[in-house]
Amino acid sequence: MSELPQYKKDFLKSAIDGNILKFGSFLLKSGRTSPYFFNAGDFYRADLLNSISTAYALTIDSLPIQYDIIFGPAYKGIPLATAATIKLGQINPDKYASVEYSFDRKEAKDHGEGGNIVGAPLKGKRVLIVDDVITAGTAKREAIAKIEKEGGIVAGIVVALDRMEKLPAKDGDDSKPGPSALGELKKEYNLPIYAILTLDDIIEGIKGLVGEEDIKRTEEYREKYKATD
Ligand SMILES: O=P(O)(O)OC[C@H]1O[C@H](OP(=O)(O)OP(=O)(O)O)[C@H](O)[C@@H]1O
Ligand SMILES: O=C(O)c1cc(=O)[nH]c(=O)[nH]1
Repeated sequence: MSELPQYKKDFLKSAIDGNILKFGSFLLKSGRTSPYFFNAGDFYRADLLNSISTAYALTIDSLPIQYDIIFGPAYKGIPLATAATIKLGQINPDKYASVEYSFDRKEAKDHGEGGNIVGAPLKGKRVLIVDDVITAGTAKREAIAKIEKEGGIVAGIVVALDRMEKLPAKDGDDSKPGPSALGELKKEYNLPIYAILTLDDIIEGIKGLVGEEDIKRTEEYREKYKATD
């Protein structure tokens, strides 16, 4: 595997040091028990937020995507998209000073300015969605529907982590091969979707940073649930 860029290594290290990427036994939304868990809600300290926003900004900067607005789905996407927008403006002000951000409310506001979008108006704008992870794709489908309803054009999605795992089988038989939620979303909407880190990156990058037993259990999990895409 090719060597991870330094900013991705730094991001991984700060996620481990900040106890955001944890190893142990965790129940997922899918019902699976995972030996690792990434909680983007835990980037709540200035240094950690700086680390994740730098990783988003440098990842976004490396992508062949044209966009006007960074959109963060409520709730965890909101600080991520906002911080990524600030960081883009800092890493290259000439290029990114005019990038805008917006986010949705989970429930529409019926007084004051009303509506369920806060921040830059989306009409006619190219929108890049920034969020933490894709598990089932449900939250991203809802975000896409809200953006399109406002007249925005979704240009792509960037998440912090691609777990690279197959969707749970409808018949409950997890031994069959299958696609990932990320892969299905890509196909369904014909959208570019990128991650700062994949599970492969994590397994490669944690060597020497976490215990051998945690690495082994994470490798076994990858083997068992690896998606076909
Ligand atoms: O459904 P998916 O697109 O696969 O994404 C899974 C999302 O679910 C969680 O957020 P949730 O919608 O529960 O809201 P929260 O950000 O308020 O925790 C999680 O933070 C992901 O963003
Ligand atoms: O699948 C999940 O529920 C899930 C996994 C993960 O690593 N992080 C997260 O926030 N959710």
